[in-house]
Amino acid sequence: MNYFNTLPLRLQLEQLGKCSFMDSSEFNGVEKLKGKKLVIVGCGAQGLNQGLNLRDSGLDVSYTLRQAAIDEKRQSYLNATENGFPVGTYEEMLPTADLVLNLTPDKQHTNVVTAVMPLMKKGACLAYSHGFNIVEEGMQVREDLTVVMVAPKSPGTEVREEYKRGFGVPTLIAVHEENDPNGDGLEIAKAYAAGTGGDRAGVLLSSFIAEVKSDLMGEQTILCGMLQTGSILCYNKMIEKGVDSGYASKLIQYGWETVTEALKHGGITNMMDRLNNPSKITCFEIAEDLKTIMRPLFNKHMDDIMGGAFSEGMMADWKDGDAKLLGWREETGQTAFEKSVAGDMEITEQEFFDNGILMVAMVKAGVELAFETMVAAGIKEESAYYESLHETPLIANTISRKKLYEMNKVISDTAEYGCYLFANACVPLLEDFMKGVETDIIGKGLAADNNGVDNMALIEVNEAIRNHPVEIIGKELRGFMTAMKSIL
Ligand SMILES: NC(=O)C1=CN([C@@H]2O[C@H](COP(=O)(O)OP(=O)(O)OC[C@H]3O[C@@H](n4cnc5c(N)ncnc54)[C@H](OP(=O)(O)O)[C@@H]3O)[C@@H](O)[C@H]2O)C=CC1
Ligand SMILES: CC[C@](O)(C(C)=O)C(=O)O
Ligand SMILES: [Mg+2]
Ligand SMILES: [Mg+2]
Repeated sequence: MNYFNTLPLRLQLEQLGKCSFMDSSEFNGVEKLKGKKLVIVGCGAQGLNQGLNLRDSGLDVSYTLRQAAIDEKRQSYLNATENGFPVGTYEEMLPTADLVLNLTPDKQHTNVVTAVMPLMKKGACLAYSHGFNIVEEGMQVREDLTVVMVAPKSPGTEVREEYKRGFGVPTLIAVHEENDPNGDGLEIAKAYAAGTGGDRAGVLLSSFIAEVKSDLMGEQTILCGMLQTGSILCYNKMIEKGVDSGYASKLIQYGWETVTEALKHGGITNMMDRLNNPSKITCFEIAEDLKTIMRPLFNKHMDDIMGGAFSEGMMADWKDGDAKLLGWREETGQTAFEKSVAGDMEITEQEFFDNGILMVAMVKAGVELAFETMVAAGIKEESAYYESLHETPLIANTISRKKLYEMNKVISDTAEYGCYLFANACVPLLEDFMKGVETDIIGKGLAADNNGVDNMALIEVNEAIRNHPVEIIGKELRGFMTAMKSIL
């Protein structure tokens, strides 16, 4: 049963609005978990990378996998054993565990938690990195068990890379209020977040509900769905207009990473400032048009996430053996962009901006719409920022590795399903808009013979960009992150 939908509106709003930025003085490293036995269920994208960080932070980490994964020496078994972790069956590992980290795919959570729970010792703690099972499926956990969430706002690969750089990724933590029998859930979640490096990048004390509703919205829209939509449409347009396919392929595959890198340093303002004045004004206007066209789709995704229609649809697909997910994955693999090969020509960093005005506009429109839609639904600006602007470059990095295949492989199955759902609606939605697109905004850039602009128009555009609420909260949060980095 959908737990969120069982709550009265007053509590729904209270939970959605839970979000406070924690000060680094509130953390005491991994002390609370020192000497405790941490057992991770599953060794995939999050499982492996979080486990490596937790062990490097001085904690006792081992893995439990389903019997078949051990017997068949599957990838998860190899991930754990080749990295020197103890691995065992549920019966061998769970009865002595103090903290069990459920890092299996969301669709398996009901099965996994049902199998794991009876083997857990009295008073132990069960942790998640995404609250879907609790919020959307209403999983009831044994009363003596504490239930917490530590949700990194990043793919597993970046969780590890940032830790190795001596830092971490922003993380949401929460305690399931119905399962905090010893009153120490928050201390456990804080120590777990510190063990992954999250406390060095910024931790939001949130709720299972706020995490689920914001995470689903971010991944379906700007983080994955929008980048997939943009990749398909921009590539097709360039080919239609006679741009060399190797150039088009390269502009897109590496373009998302290059233009969104600017977001990390100075948000949308900095990304737009990378364009010359006429390109910036053109880009701004395109983004405004895109926002008008796509706003109803963003609203639909938010409404379906809030009301439960999204999770109901996805769970029906789980029951149907992932028929839709697998079909969409196959279709994505057959798109012209995915089959294209990047050329070996050089594209300078600046050229990605100059010749990718439409891509910049799609990023701007997608980030702002996702942020605006989440905030309008009751999600706090800090969470909305992490789930829109902050994480976009981290996902864009995955496309530069192996295109959409890599992005959809690295993200969770839940995110992958939502990505296809959005892209399959957004590509046709933008069909008419794309008919009017020429190579000046994708592929070749504006003619450089006249760089003049109207002063007032430029001032208005700059003001609008800089005063968007995502820029205001973003500046504050990036300031915290820079301050933390300089302390280390
Ligand atoms: N992917 C990401 O970057 C992010 C994921 N999350 C969340 O983290 C959690 C884990 O996701 P993710 O890392 O993507 O998962 P993966 O798909 O990468 O890994 C799944 C692991 O679980 C194991 N597994 C699968 N089915 C079962 C089962 N029925 N019983 C036991 N083990 C099983 C797999 O091993 P095997 O099949 O070999 O048994 C594999 O080791 C999810 O809740 C997700 O929402 C949160 C933030 C980001
Ligand atoms: C953006 C997708 C994500 O939410 C993530 C990496 O944060 C996921 O579920 O994989
Ligand atoms: Mg996420
Ligand atoms: Mg997710």
